[in-house]
Amino acid sequence: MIALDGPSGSGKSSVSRQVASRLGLAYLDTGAMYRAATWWCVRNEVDLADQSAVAALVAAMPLDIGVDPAGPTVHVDGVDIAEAIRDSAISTAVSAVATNLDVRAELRRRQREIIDVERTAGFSGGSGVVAEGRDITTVVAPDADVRVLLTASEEARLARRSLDVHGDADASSVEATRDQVVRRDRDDSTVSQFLVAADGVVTVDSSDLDFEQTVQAVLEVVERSGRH
Ligand SMILES: Nc1ncnc2c1ncn2[C@@H]1O[C@H](COP(=O)(O)OP(=O)(O)O)[C@@H](O)[C@H]1O
Ligand SMILES: Nc1ccn([C@H]2C[C@H](O)[C@@H](COP(=O)(O)OP(=O)(O)O)O2)c(=O)n1
Repeated sequence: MIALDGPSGSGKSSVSRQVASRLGLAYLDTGAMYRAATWWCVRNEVDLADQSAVAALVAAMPLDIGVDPAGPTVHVDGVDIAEAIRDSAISTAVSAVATNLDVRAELRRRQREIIDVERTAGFSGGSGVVAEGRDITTVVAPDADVRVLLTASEEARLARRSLDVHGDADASSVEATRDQVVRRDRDDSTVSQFLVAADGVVTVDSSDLDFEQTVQAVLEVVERSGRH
């Protein structure tokens, strides 16, 4: 099992998905689970500041997450929400849900369940999974075979996110993206440690690498570990 954490825009999702594809492993996007929980709370019109109401709703959330890297899926209550959870309204609100400690306990439990299934009898014949997020290397799966912290400078992360959301990295687009990257990381880092690598976690800095070079750098870490 490969665990990968990092801040927003470091390339976690795109790189993990590609690494999973190349190694024939499942791909678990744990951020999509926090986003799905946020979508579910918004849909049920719960006040996100009401910690116990949010926790109760998430405990009963009928979430189904598909882990094929060729086409990961997210359904809640039978509704395909893969696109809806990327809306900027969800990106802005998600930290309020992700900093709820009861929500974290519930999603952590579900993430471990999925990882265990994929380790033994997964979609790819049970060869394993690449799981990415903010606390996978430290809390969800500190026993992973390979643990990577993917980082990049704030400048690089803002430019990538701006390109994703606005189609360019002009000064005004970068400013419009700042809340979704910098403020969110600051809020998220109150409950998870993903800015500095924990003991035994290998840091890959992608600031000066392109996408393919970053994928290669992670594959090299996996190769050096001799465990996949
Ligand atoms: N060196 C790089 N490594 C990873 N992603 C990169 C790189 N350069 C540009 N990108 C792009 O930046 C975006 C990173 O987004 P994503 O993978 O969603 O990051 P995260 O999951 O960490 O927020 C993607 O559109 C990706 O193609
Ligand atoms: N293991 C995780 C994964 C995500 N989160 C939180 C932190 C983020 O603000 C949201 C959404 O995560 P996601 O990885 O989709 O965020 P990015 O926009 O890719 O940076 O969920 C978390 O607290 N723990």
